[in-house]
Amino acid sequence: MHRNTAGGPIAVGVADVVKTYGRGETAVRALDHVSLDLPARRFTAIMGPSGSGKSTLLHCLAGLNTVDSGQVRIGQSFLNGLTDAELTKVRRDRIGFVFQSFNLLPTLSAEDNILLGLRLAGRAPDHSWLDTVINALGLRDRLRHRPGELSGGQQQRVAIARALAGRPEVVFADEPTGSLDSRSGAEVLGFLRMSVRELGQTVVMVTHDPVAAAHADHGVLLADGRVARHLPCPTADTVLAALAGLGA
Ligand SMILES: Nc1ncnc2c1ncn2[C@@H]1O[C@H](COP(=O)(O)OP(=O)(O)OP(=O)(O)O)[C@@H](O)[C@H]1O
Repeated sequence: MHRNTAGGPIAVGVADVVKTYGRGETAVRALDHVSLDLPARRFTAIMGPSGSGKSTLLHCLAGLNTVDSGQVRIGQSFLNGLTDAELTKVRRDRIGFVFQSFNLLPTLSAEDNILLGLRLAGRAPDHSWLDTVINALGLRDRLRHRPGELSGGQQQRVAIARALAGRPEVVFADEPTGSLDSRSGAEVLGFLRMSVRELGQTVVMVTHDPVAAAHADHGVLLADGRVARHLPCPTADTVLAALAGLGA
């Protein structure tokens, strides 16, 4: 397995990636020769001012966006040159997503939402893993409820369970606390961190919120489409100071 400089395995990485939106005078270079390896079994927070390229980076890492140049890899697989069908398979089988707006199907129970991805992929659920995830997220007595009967924090916990159901190589979370009050947000971040520490998962989260970033093991600060800084063991204060240092 490929290893990073600290000796640990790499979950996802980009090498010299450039991503531009539009053409000519209106072109925006969202990622400007970004190189980054993110470690497996760690919780990484990607931060930076608005427009610094956080979502673009997440989407490129997850194979949702193509890049102009450079390489993107998940584990040992390079995404460049994969067909759409191959990319779909990578996203379906190896990646989990958690979104700001939960993205649960309102007519399905929590349990059916959790199992939906596996069912669509034709994969048999690993019942012992699912039990572990459902218990760890405290969802056992909520499985029959529909999303509309759950609080925002509970809905996001269902979304995390759905993301973890297939035991993916990496879970990408895009502003997972953006729609939650601070208490539910802290709870959701605690569950993401637990999935890393206790279940051995890998989480890569984009956030605006220094308090949210403080739950991560490692922070990556983007500015103007480039990696500006790495923040090991970020705290809200070190993140705020680093953002202030960018003039954000
Ligand atoms: N589909 C698009 N078409 C044109 N420009 C885009 C598109 N998506 C993003 N951009 C531009 O690319 C740059 C990076 O955007 P991106 O959304 O990745 O930043 P961000 O750090 O996630 O921002 P925010 O924190 O505001 O969500 C910005 O200048 C943005 O306006």
